[in-house]
Amino acid sequence: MGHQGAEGLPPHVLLFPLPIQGHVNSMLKLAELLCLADIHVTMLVSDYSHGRLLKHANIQSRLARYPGFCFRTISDGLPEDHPRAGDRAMEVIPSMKTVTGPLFKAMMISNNCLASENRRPVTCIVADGVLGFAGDFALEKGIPLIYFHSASSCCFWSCFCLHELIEAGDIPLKGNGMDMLVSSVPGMEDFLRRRDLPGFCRVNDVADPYLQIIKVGCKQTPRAQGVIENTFDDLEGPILSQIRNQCPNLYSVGPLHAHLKARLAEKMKSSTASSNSFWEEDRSCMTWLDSQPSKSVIYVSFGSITVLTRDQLLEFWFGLINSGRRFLWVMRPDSIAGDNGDSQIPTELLNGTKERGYMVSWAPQEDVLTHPAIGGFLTHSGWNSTLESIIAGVPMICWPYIADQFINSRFVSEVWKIGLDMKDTCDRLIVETMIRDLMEARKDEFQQRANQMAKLAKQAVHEGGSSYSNVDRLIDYIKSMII
Ligand SMILES: O=c1ccn([C@@H]2O[C@H](COP(=O)(O)OP(=O)(O)O[C@H]3O[C@H](CO)[C@@H](O)[C@H](O)[C@H]3O)[C@@H](O)[C@H]2O)c(=O)[nH]1
Ligand SMILES: C[C@H]1CC[C@@H]2C(C(=O)O)=CO[C@@H](O)[C@@H]21
Repeated sequence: MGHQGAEGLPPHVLLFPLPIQGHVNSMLKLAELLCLADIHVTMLVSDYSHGRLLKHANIQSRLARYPGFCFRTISDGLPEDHPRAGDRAMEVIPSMKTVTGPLFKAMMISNNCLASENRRPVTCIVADGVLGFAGDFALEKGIPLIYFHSASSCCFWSCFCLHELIEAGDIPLKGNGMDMLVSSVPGMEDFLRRRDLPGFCRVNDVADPYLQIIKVGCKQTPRAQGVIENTFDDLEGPILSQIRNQCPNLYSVGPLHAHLKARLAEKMKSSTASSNSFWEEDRSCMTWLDSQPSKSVIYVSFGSITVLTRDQLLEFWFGLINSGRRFLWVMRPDSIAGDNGDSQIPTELLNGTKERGYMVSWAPQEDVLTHPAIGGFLTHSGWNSTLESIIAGVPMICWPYIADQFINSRFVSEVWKIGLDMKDTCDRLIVETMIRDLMEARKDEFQQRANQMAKLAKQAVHEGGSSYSNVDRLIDYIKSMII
């Protein structure tokens, strides 16, 4: 794998995310942080996600400011017209394993580990935690391996304990005893119920292929030389301590989006970190927000994967209208199951929306959440959305849909106490009541705790903060690999 004349060249890191919005998004922020430290970065994304980034995120010209950055693309193995959302979102995982895995290996071998005239062969692979084949390749070739977790550390840690959860009989979850506490995830014994376990556990059979992939993948994590978590010590400290017992070389560097902004402001005297959206952002909602009173609007978004049934859509919509609050709602074009565009919407909903609401198909979410008019966030509890809400000091109502979202929402409501958890219900009266609680009745208590957590998040990503020093440590570690 040697490369003639590599002396003097910087380290070369290959970043390889699972090709879905919430993973590519955060790994791109990490890519920029490494580029700011003059490390060469190759970001390997699927053809599909690359196409979306080129079309909607102005990615080419934005990343041109980093001479050490380049994209490489690879197939995710799914057909172009695959929905990549809803209950089919997870299909990308086996598809990556069977199709992308061999392509990846062939690409690395035939290209001398991506060496070129002015780039070393890859000196370190930072792979998404679910891409076990990338880890296999790194180990086989003796390339240092670091795993990256784009979801919460509490999710990773509970998945690390899947074997013990199965032994204890908590999985498979069959819908019975959902409110029983689980005792085999160290550090969570007092508050984690079966219903709060990650969505992968909601299966009838322990042989479920997705459960198995996550279980095996997580248990393999200690084979890597390091692990990066998009979180911060004041948020998930006790869980990070548990993980550190298994993976001592741990880097908690989040919230990455805010971290990048802070470093850009410091280094370039500008904080213009743009989004990495797979959809076209509709910025007209910012003008609408400008004309709304302070903390009067609830922002509603369920991320990039959630698909609602028509019944669920109506329950949320009635709940919002009946709460009497103003709202900004992101409704992705592909987010309603079986929607053929000609479904009738009750007049009271249309009128209420005209009076107090605004809808877009994709929003500049980071900017929305920091807008002074926003007072609450009705969210699916995706980890990026959770972190973006936390650092903006916005209390949440959580309606988890898949994966880590079920445990994230428990931490929001029971550990950090910065919101309410609506999991496993979808009823207009509950939506209305929770909005009234969050935005009126219990507003001050939630806002106070959210402000406190936001302060800690900001401290973490500025000089002297834990995430800031962990990125410095990570950079030193990556640089030490070529000495
Ligand atoms: O109108 C919108 C809606 C979302 N976003 C952004 O899209 C991202 C969405 O990410 P996330 O909140 O994490 O949700 P998902 O897209 O659902 O992300 C997937 O990946 C996450 C990270 O692993 C997991 O936590 C989720 O459960 C998983 O569904 C965030 O950065 C948002 O700011 C926008 O920019 N505009
Ligand atoms: C859609 C999900 C597939 C696995 C991912 C995950 C993980 O633990 O890696 C957690 O939640 C989701 O981001 C992903």
